[in-house]
Amino acid sequence: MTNVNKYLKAKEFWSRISYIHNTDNSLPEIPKITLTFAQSIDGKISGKNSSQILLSGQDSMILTHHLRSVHDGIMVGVGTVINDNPKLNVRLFEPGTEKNIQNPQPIVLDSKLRIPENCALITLPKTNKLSKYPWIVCGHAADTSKIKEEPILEELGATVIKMEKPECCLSTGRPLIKHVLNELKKRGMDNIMVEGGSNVIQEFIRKHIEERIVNVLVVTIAPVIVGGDGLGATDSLSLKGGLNCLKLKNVDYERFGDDIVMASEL
Ligand SMILES: NC(=O)C1=CN([C@@H]2O[C@H](COP(=O)(O)OP(=O)(O)OC[C@H]3O[C@@H](n4cnc5c(N)ncnc54)[C@H](OP(=O)(O)O)[C@@H]3O)[C@@H](O)[C@H]2O)C=CC1
Ligand SMILES: Nc1nc(O)c(N)c(N[C@@H]2O[C@H](COP(=O)(O)O)[C@@H](O)[C@H]2O)n1
Repeated sequence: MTNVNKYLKAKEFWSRISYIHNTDNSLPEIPKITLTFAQSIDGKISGKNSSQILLSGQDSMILTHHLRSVHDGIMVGVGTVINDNPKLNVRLFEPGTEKNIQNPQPIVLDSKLRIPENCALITLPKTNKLSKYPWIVCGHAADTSKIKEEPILEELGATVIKMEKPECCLSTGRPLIKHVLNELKKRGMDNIMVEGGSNVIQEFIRKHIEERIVNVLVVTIAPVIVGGDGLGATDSLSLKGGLNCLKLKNVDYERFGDDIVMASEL
C-alpha cells in the first residue's frame, strides 16, 4: 500500500468510527473523550521497568497521528512525560497537507508539578512554531510558588492550571477527572484524545463506569509478546459495583499493516 493510501485509510477509519465518538454522553459540560493506546497481544503498553516500546507499526502510527490532528487536546499523565519524554504533536501527515495540520493542545495531569522543565513538551514549541506549549493541570497543594519565585514553568511558556481543593481527591491531592474536564471545556476543548499511560487509562475507565465520560475507545493491538515484566494498561484496575468484566459495545476492527485496531464504545 502506498503512503498516500495509508493516510486515506486512517481518515476513512476515523470517519467510520466517529459515529461512536459522537454518541451522546449526556455530559455537555465536558469534552468528548477518545481513550486510546497501543498494546501487545498480551496486553502490555510498555516493557520491563516501564521502558517505552514501539508497538505500533507505521500504518497504525499514521492513524494515531491522524487522531491527534482531529482532536482539540491530547492528554497524558506526568508518568508518561517523565518516562517517555513524548512530543505529542502531529508528524505523520499526507505530504502537501502540512498547512492544514493543527497540533492538539498538550495537557498533562501533574498534581505535584513533577514535569521536567527540559522535557520536549516544554522545549519543542520554542523551535517548532506549530507545536503548542503544554497546559499542566496540578492539585491545590502543588508548590506553584516556585513558578513565581524561580520563574520556571510559566516563564518557559507552559500554562499551569491549578485546581481548587474541592476539585482534588482528598487522599491523593490529584485533580478529579470530572472537574479537570469541566475546566478544559471552559477553556475551549470540545474533544480530547487521552493517550495514557497506565494510571490515567485506569482512572478514565473507573470514572467512566460511574459517569460514562469516555465516548470512544481506540486500541492498537500489535503482534508482539512483551511478557510478565511489562506494564499492562489495566494492571491495577479492579472493577467495582459487581462487575466482573467490562463488555465493550459497538465494536469495530480494522487491520493496519500487521496491527489490528479496535474501536468501540466503552
Ligand atoms: N503504549 C501506549 O500507547 C502508551 C504507553 N505508555 C506507557 O505508560 C507508562 C506510564 O504510565 P504511568 O506510569 O501509569 O503514568 P501516567 O502517564 O498514567 O501518569 C500517572 C501520573 O499522573 C498523575 N496524575 C495526576 N492526576 C491524576 C489522576 N486524576 N489520575 C491518575 N493520575 C494522575 C499522577 O502523578 P502525581 O500523583 O504526581 O500527580 C500519576 O502518577 C510508560 O511506560 C509509557 O511508556 C504511555 C502512554 C501510551
Ligand atoms: N500509538 C502508539 N504506539 C506506540 O507503539 C507507542 N509506544 C505509543 N506511545 C505513546 O506515544 C507517545 C510518544 O509520542 P511522540 O512520538 O513522542 O509524539 C508516548 O509517550 C505514548 O503516549 N503510542
